[in-house]
Amino acid sequence: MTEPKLTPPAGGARITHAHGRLQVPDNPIIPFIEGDGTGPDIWRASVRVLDAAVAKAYGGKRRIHWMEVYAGEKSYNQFGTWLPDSTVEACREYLVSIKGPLTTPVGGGIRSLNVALRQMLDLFVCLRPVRWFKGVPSPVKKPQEVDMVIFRENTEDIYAGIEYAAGTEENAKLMAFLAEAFPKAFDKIRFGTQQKVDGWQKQLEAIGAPRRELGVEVGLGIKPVSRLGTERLVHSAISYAIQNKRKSVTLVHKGNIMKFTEGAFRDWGYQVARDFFGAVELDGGPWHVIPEGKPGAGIVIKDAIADAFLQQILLRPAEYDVVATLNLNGDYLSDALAAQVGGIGIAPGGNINYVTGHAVFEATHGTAPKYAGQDKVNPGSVILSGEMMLRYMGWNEAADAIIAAMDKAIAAKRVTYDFARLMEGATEVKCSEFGDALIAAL
Ligand SMILES: NC(=O)C1=CN([C@@H]2O[C@H](COP(=O)(O)OP(=O)(O)OC[C@H]3O[C@@H](n4cnc5c(N)ncnc54)[C@H](OP(=O)(O)O)[C@@H]3O)[C@@H](O)[C@H]2O)C=CC1
Ligand SMILES: O=C(O)CCC(=O)C(=O)O
Ligand SMILES: [Mg+2]
Repeated sequence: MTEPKLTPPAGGARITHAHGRLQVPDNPIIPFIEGDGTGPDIWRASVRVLDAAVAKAYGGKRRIHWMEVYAGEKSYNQFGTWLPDSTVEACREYLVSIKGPLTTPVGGGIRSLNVALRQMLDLFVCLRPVRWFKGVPSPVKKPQEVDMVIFRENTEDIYAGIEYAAGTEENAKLMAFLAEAFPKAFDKIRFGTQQKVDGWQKQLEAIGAPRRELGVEVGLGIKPVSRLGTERLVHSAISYAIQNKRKSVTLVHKGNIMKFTEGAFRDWGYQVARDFFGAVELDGGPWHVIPEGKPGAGIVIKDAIADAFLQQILLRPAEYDVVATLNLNGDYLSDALAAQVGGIGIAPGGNINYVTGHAVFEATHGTAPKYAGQDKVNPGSVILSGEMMLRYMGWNEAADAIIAAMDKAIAAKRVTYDFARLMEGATEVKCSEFGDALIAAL
């Protein structure tokens, strides 16, 4: 294993953070990770659009100095390490960075590098706005009613990675501990006893199924949800709602079943609304409202159980606005909502720590490996993640230019395969050509 040598680009300067604000020079150094699978195709198209938008908006007065940092397959192949320390350090030192998707194997293998970066930099908010661009094909009747901003808790929940595979020594230790310390609760893990396994074997034999070896095997995972994690996430969501004049914040949870994790998230969430924003119960609760005379007056803080919420956002999307939720719910919700506005080809995001200013922007989608190297997929998600990054830096003119160009390019119906296959009269263009179309539309 060798550590990649990173040479900061000459002429660039660091973004810093002081008094709760980013200080962005006109020549910021921004680290980027190309990403696995379709990542390189998408990045090649995206970086050209981002540079062109900045050039257009500031006529050469401002320019991003990109610095490649390594992670994922490219890093492993070149340096023998999946996530070099220098990458994490660069994201830490330069504060704002952007990345392509990174592969995570299912079952075994390495843990998610994406999740690792979020945890190492303590990027506690995963911010994923979901809005419709006119003309984008959608499976719902009124996609224009979908305008939500997901605040997904980004460091806890089952993504903490405290998991023990069935049959391992650690797993046996935890099972033994549970059996001793919590015998009643342990008894509920009914499939975790030899008696149950034997019973099932007998049933199979009775219907003539062949006998096979089957022991007690239970994978165990722990779902930590802290008050701190909830508080800083919900505080960020309500603050965003106030700053952006949104109507409501919905706490999405499965607290009826997971009472002390997801249920606590709801209760702590309402408490944040009361303690920090002066919210009061609405019609006897549990919903709250920020009363007259306080910043954000009229904003409703409500909650919804996750399963019902998934149907509500399809049937009555206009009733939902800012959404604050736990890590796993937020992961599911972001792809589901993205589908309502045209799919994950156009679903941006940012991982942010609003206290330190650290942020890593990235698309909602993954590596889409079957399209790797084909210059085919939609670069829209990474480009719009770049748009979020520019706005985060206060470079709003460049960000606005990207949004306007996106509207024009989609209206011209020259779009990548994902939109073209659903859009009448569209011409399918390559990933790079969609980038060209955006640059032309700037
Ligand atoms: N933050 C990250 O880095 C993330 C990484 N991942 C990782 O990515 C890998 C692959 O995950 P997978 O579950 O297949 O999910 P993906 O998001 O990679 O792809 C699923 C499907 O979504 C569509 N899609 C994805 N990206 C685009 C795009 N840019 N343009 C148009 N359509 C797109 C494609 O649909 P169709 O087949 O219909 O064309 C694709 O087959 C896994 O290892 C996973 O862990 C996943 C999510 C996030
Ligand atoms: O880390 C991964 O591989 C998947 C993460 C993911 O799906 C997400 O953050 O939306
Ligand atoms: Mg996901």
